[in-house]
Amino acid sequence: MRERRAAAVGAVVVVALLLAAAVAGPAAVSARPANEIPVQSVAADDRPQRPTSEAWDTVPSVNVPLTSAPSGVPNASDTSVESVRVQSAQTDERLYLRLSWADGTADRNATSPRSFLDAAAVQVPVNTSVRPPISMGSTRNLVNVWYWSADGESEELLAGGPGSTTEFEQTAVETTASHDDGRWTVVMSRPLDSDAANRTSFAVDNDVDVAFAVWNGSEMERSGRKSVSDWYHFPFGPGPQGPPYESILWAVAGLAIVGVALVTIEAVRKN
Ligand code: HEM
Repeated sequence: MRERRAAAVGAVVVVALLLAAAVAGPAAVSARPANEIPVQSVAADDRPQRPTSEAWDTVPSVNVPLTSAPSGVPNASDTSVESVRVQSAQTDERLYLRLSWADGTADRNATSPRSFLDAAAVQVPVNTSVRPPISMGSTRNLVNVWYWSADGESEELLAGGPGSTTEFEQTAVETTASHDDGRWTVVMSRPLDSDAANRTSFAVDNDVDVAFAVWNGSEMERSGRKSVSDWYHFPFGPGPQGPPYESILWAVAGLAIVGVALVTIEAVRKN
């Protein structure tokens, strides 16, 4: 008799622990996976191309740390921008990226050979199923680079490692920038789909890697002397993507655990 009661108490403790795990689970799992840039749907009518558009107010932002690119050019390790705030949104047609970083001076003109422009760039792999080297891809694994300079120019480049950069004949990337209160805010966008050779398509069902670079012109930053991020990714792949889906899964798992435990307790009691 005493043994049976001990077994029943044991079973109740196990149930309580499992229930606690089922309740704590969703909170642990719904935290954003590392290095993810969430992509939120927005209405084209809200004009996300404008850096100050209200469309951006509800889009989650990720603070992306930057470090000096180990490019080997003179003073490569001497860079000034330490982080960039990144948001991403999509309409049915286009993917948008909004980058915002602190820079007290807007360097919009390179008037002498010793003056340089502020700039920013976004890098994505051509083949989105394989992660290329962060240093602008490799010959076997090319990257697209969207390159905005503060004189208003916006280029779309193809690179297979440092020194291999070529320009697409026609750029598909649009960039709009504003400088306010010591910060640049830049929105770059491009159609999601692409059937042009070597132009990344975002109409895929796998995660897509993305990396960022920023140059501060008044600190002599240009070319290989720049602040760069690690690889991040857009979560376009399958799998649990957010709390509602995960909560349902955890609730089902919790109920199943309780059911099994109750049946076990009943069996122990009958014995
Ligand atoms: C972290 C490792 C990286 C290394 C070692 C590196 C190295 C270099 C070097 C040596 C150059 C000068 C030669 C050239 O024009 O190709 C360069 C230029 C450039 N890099 Fe990178 N890079 C890195 C990451 C990135 C990233 C992540 C991006 C974009 C998000 C990027 C975008 C660019 C652009 C747009 C230029 C041309 C700038 C100009 O014309 O002045 N790089 N890089």
